[in-house]
Amino acid sequence: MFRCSVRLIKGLTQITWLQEQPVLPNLLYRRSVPAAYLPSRALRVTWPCAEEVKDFSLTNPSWSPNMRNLYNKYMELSQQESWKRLPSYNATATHLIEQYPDSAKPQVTTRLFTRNLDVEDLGFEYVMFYNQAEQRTVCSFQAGPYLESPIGFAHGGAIAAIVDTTSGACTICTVGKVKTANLNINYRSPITLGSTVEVQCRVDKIEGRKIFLSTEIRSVNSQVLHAEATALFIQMKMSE
Ligand SMILES: CCCCC/C=C\C/C=C\C/C=C\C/C=C\CCCC(=O)SCCNC(=O)CCNC(=O)[C@H](O)C(C)(C)COP(=O)(O)OP(=O)(O)OC[C@H]1O[C@@H](n2cnc3c(N)ncnc32)[C@H](O)[C@@H]1OP(=O)(O)O
Repeated sequence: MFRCSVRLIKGLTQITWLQEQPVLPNLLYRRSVPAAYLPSRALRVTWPCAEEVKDFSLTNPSWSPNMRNLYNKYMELSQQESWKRLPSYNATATHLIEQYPDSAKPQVTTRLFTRNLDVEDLGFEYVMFYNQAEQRTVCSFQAGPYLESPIGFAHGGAIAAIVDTTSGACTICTVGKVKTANLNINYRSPITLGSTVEVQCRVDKIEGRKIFLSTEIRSVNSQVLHAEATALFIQMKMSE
């Protein structure tokens, strides 16, 4: 059962991003959420208190030893400043909580697709690290049992979502706000539910507003190639 831990404030549908966000830089824009996009049923939503904000990129008891090992490996590399762990909240607006004075907290009525479960273990468990010098992102991803496909392994759409998220994070950290324009995935080997895989993504080239990336998903020992992908992100215009 999902645990509904948020409260509804009606009427507010606008999120204003006021200034640069320290971890994901250059995010400077205003976004309106059309009323039609709001949940049809009355979810109870409110701005979370600081102590209620959960960072999903921190270890939790559902993580497998492989998840923990990858996390520890990149946390150690982070000590040398080559990698940086990316915090992960369950709503876009929550990523920007520190940008707002208390009087201007936006309403949180949406959930990030890959963070839309209130329980651990069942869906997407992942943590991402970014290497600014190399314009690379790695993601340790544990595919939960609710990501099942009809063949019993992880669903191709779930794999696409984690590729989009990892390459999207890499692009946002590199150039700022973007949209996915194109995503091509070759599925090479199924991902067993409950297993942990390593997603490796890098920026290949930047041409004007176009950012091209490539991604590989491999087993934690690198021996099995599960998927390879290319992506094109378009940097959003200043007016957007
Ligand atoms: C957004 C930042 C949020 C950050 C918030 C903070 C924290 C959030 C939390 C976590 C963050 C972590 C990870 C992020 C995760 C995922 C990111 C996913 C993002 C998405 O999931 S987003 C949803 C899916 N996405 C769409 O819903 C896009 C629909 N679409 C459009 O909105 C437009 O279509 C657009 C914008 C793509 C382009 O429109 P546009 O008007 O800006 O640009 P235009 O058309 O002029 O194209 C300029 C040049 O790109 C070339 N070009 C364009 N499209 C192409 C294509 N498909 N193939 C090949 N080339 C293409 C043109 O040919 C031209 O090339 P050239 O300059 O050489 O002529």
